[in-house]
Amino acid sequence: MSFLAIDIGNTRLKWALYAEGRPGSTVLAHGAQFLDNVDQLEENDWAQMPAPSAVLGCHVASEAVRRRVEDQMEQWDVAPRWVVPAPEGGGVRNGYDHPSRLGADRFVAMIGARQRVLAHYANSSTLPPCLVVMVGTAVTVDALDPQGCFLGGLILPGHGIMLRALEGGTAGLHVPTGEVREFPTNTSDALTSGGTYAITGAIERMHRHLWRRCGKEPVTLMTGGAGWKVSPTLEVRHELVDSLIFDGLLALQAQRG
Ligand SMILES: Nc1ncnc2c1ncn2[C@@H]1O[C@H](COP(=O)(O)OP(=O)(O)O)[C@@H](O)[C@H]1O
Ligand SMILES: CC(C)(COP(=O)(O)O)[C@@H](O)C(=O)NCCC(=O)O
Ligand SMILES: [K+]
Repeated sequence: MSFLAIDIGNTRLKWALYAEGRPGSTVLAHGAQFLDNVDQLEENDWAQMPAPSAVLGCHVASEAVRRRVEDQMEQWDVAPRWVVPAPEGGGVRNGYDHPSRLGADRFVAMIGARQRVLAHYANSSTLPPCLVVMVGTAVTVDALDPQGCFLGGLILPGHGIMLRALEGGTAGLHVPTGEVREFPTNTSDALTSGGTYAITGAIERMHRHLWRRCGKEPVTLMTGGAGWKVSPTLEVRHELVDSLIFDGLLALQAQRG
């Protein structure tokens, strides 16, 4: 009955093996690999793993990476399935102009977030809107209204991309990582603070948009490999939920079964 959930981003593949494909299921094993290392999954991470009975994933990297990952699963007699964002799924209505062009990771994270809001507010008469923030290679800030409609979202560069862009486009910005400061007085701190506040500023802005639109304070859920870096300077109430994408994949898998 085991279920393998996979999230392939532009930097890393994250995976988690669950006892069953339904929300709340026990995690049996989990891990993450940089995309450069996905060809070793079979001999490393997954060497001792019993064959899962189902595999569901979301991927936003290239088709080539997806095929390399599928090659690593040939040892098992299971056909992996990949989420394609639909106009509706897992309790979320996808309001994108072209629903299938929404990043599968964003769709799935919103489904995970929606399920969380539904569970948490099961006994209240009104649900809050929800802001879903993912801080990975890129940063996405997606707005869900109280009915579970995806209203729209932001995409901006993550820390690494911002720094590389500045390093590549200037002569004098090759410096070590600095600290986040309100008034940076050296280049390292100025770059680190600039990147961090660009991200938190965008999140706080979208938080304001959503609050104004729905007339109620949004529940803000943050996930992604670099969420912990952004969390301390984010000036809106929020919760770090590492498993948001896996929660969404579990909900979709349960709906199928
Ligand atoms: N072990 C780590 N130490 C420091 N930063 C990390 C680590 N792992 C991930 N990160 C940060 O998280 C980002 C990748 O997060 P992730 O959620 O895996 O991205 P993606 O989903 O785009 O592949 C990196 O760009 C980096 O900033
Ligand atoms: C925005 C993203 C690049 C984020 O990727 P990530 O940081 O998770 O690697 C990805 O969700 C994507 O390629 N989206 C497709 C375009 C869109 O969502 O509009
Ligand atoms: K991601």
